[in-house]
Amino acid sequence: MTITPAQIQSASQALRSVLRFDYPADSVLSRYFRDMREIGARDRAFVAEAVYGVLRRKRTLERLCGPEASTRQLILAWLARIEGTTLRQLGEGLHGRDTDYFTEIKGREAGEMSLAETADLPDWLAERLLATMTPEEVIALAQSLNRPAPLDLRVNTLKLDRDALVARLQADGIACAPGRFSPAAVRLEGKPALQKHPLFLDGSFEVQDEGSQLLGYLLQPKRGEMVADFCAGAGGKTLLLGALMRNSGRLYAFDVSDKRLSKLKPRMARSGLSNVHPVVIASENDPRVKRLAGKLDRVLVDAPCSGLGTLRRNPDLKWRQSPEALAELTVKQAAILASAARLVKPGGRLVYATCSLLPEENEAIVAAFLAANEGFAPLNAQEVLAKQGITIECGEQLHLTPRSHDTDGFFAAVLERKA
Ligand SMILES: C[S@@+](CC[C@H](N)C(=O)[O-])C[C@H]1O[C@@H](n2cnc3c(N)ncnc32)[C@H](O)[C@@H]1O
Repeated sequence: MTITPAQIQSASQALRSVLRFDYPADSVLSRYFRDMREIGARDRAFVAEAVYGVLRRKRTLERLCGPEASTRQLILAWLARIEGTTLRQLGEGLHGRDTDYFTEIKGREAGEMSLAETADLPDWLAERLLATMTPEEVIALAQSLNRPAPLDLRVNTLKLDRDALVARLQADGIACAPGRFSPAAVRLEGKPALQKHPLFLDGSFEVQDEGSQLLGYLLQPKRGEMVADFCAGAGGKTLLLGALMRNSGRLYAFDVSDKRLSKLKPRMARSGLSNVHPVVIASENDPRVKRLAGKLDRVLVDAPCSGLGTLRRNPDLKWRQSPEALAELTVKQAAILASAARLVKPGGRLVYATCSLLPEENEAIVAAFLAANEGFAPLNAQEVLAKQGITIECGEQLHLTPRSHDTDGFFAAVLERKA
């Protein structure tokens, strides 16, 4: 494929906005494409790929290009060094200085790089990971987070079984296979656009990473139970919980964000679920939460977190997070877990989960909670899954990474309130 000067120009413009890091990269890109209606589909694909490509390998590229590099130079270096593009593929019409730069950067020596540079991570993040991992493990993990994520679906078992979904998609020429771990997962080959597929429109499936699905099986809600998804957001996990409950009982979907929760409503309508009750709360101490103290069978806390386990999809997060933001998050996580725990009735189950890879957001929060709450005891996550026929090596507390399981990075602890 030939790369045009216009594509390089657009990519470098879009990258300039993204690198301000004022907003998430996906929203900056959507806005850029909205403003630049004349850019065609192929050019958009190139721009998105180039921007995400530079975000993934920013430190390596900055090391090669130097601290003063322009976004145009970063794009050219990404093409030359990461994508292995040849001068011939660069097409005609590029300025001589672009082709000169491209040729020069292709042969430039990077010199000795630090571990954080090699892993394309900020120094502070590499240091945190090194507290519990070897340098080789940090690099391998970072590399796995730099590969684009596959596309997973979750079948809505209220409407269809998984084999039927696979067969129907395959009949439509969409290559896919059952997932490895989640009984509801279907993994696609490639990334077909599915928003207009009849089975999406009628709620037979949703897009959901396979690792995220496993959190629902850890909570394991049953028919007729009282359940809360404490940080429901747009309801990715709520919909799975509702289906596991066979659309019976009562499932509260709490969140402090009206905007996020409002995205759950059309998804609920498609899914056919009528047992979900979305409730916008002011904080984890909202009176509507307190009223349910000791009444719920199962509570999921999918806590707000650094999101570093989702770097395959959101590579900008590693540059947008900071130790200060992380310190604030851990205070919030502890407070949410403590409030959510009060809802669980004796014998009930509480799952604390994040899509973070950092022990301070994960094990440390759970350890502090257990130290302060003797009424709760941990259950073995791997055994909880095994009892449902899910065979996975994930540890007593669930740890998933793209490297170990080819899912997004997730942590979860399963806790039971003693009877
Ligand atoms: C990791 S996201 C949830 C994603 C969602 N469970 C899903 O599967 O799509 C964390 C959510 O926690 C919400 N949140 C932040 N502070 C909260 C609080 N104090 N109480 C409840 N939810 C909160 C955020 O608005 C955000 O939607």
